[in-house]
Amino acid sequence: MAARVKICGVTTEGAVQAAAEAGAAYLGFNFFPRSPRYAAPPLARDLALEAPPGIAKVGLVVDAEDAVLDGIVETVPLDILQLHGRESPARVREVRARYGLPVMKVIGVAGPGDLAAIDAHAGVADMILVDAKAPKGAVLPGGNGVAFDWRLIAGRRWPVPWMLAGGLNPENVAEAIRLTGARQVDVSSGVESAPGTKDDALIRAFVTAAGEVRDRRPPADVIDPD
Ligand SMILES: O=C(O)c1ccccc1N[C@@H]1O[C@H](COP(=O)(O)O)[C@@H](O)[C@H]1O
Repeated sequence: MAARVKICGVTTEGAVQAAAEAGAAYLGFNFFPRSPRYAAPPLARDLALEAPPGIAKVGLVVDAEDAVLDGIVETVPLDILQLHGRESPARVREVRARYGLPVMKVIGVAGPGDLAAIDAHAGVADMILVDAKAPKGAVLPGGNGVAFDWRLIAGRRWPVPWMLAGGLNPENVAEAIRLTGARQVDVSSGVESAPGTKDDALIRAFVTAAGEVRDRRPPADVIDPD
């Protein structure tokens, strides 16, 4: 089963090109200042303008206030906002209305009790990113290279497009897709040679393993950047 790929946390022109040439469907810009993948809005703007048409540009924020989001959205030509913090369904609604952009809400999963939050956001967000919950004491709320037990969502379906994330890499992504039925996958640290340093060969290997090259069609027109 093929899946579309999001390469998240790109900070260089080389990584943008590698992702595009490999056939990624989404590029993620990380606006969380404490991340080693942080891209300040002017840099993200330059990189977004380098990206070929057809790749959706996603802006990742964590519990960002309107003033911060205003600056990002005014500076960077984004297609989707990824809310990677503790944003409530009401906040998701607000962000969608304020910026007129599709919102992908991230839900961290560690056990069966975390799945209800997916249902709570599925009627509000345009897309759900099912990620591993950050381990206790982690500095980052995501990007920790940690996977959750994929069997928790095996066979689950939601009335909204969704993406799988958390500890994916070129070696395990095919198995993750097979087990969960994910049609979209997101990776950050699994295609890096060091925190924040994307590796072209790993990006290619990941996209190939996910079968992305064979299918770049979006699962719903809300996330089609064209
Ligand atoms: O990557 C980061 O530094 C990051 C910081 C803050 C929030 C989210 C972050 N990354 C996102 O986490 C998932 C999974 O990452 P990984 O593949 O396990 O490294 C992904 O969506 C990243 O975009």
